[in-house]
Amino acid sequence: MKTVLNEQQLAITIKRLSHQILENHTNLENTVLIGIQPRGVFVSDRVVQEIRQIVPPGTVQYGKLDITFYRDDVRRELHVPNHTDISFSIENKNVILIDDVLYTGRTIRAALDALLDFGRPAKVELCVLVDRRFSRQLPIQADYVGRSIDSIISQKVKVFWKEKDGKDEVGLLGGPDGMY
Ligand SMILES: O=P(O)(O)OC[C@H]1O[C@H](OP(=O)(O)OP(=O)(O)O)[C@H](O)[C@@H]1O
Ligand SMILES: O=c1cc[nH]c(=O)[nH]1
Repeated sequence: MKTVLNEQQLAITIKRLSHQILENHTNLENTVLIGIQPRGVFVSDRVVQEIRQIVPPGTVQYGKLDITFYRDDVRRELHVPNHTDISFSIENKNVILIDDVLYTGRTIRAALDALLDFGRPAKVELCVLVDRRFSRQLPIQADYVGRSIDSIISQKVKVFWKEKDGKDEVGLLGGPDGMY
């Protein structure tokens, strides 16, 4: 496995993303942060933790969105659903969707669809830890990017989290002739 971000780089990247979000959303009153289940939530938990250290208590509106039933392959493949936890309306709000990896863009397409159940947002932005650029199958791009990488179809970005995997690291697996 080739390391894309080590523990220290991952921590700095999360901090930067959090600050970039705050830079564009100084008043969080009309902004909500939503992590995409399951793996985007590890990123959003850390981003929200970081932002909460900076802003007054009670100002961050944070939810978690499961996109399982909105996937375009829901009838073709078996998927285990997760929980959606959004206890507020997103009507006229600025929504910041947060995920770990942006690859084909299909997860985000599904998330945009799933979001509509909670209102009509004023604007939706996307924050991702890793952008596998040039891999998109839909016209979807991120507004906040931790690290952009070039990769090929046989590779996979794997994000490890201390609370789940015992370490913080982003790695790139696979490649030509078992390169990594
Ligand atoms: O841009 P996309 O091609 O949708 O890929 C990005 C998604 O893939 C991962 O989920 P998962 O491992 O569940 O991937 P899957 O959607 O390919 O099953 C990851 O956590 C992102 O949510
Ligand atoms: O490389 C990839 C592509 C999709 N999802 C991941 O988690 N990694």
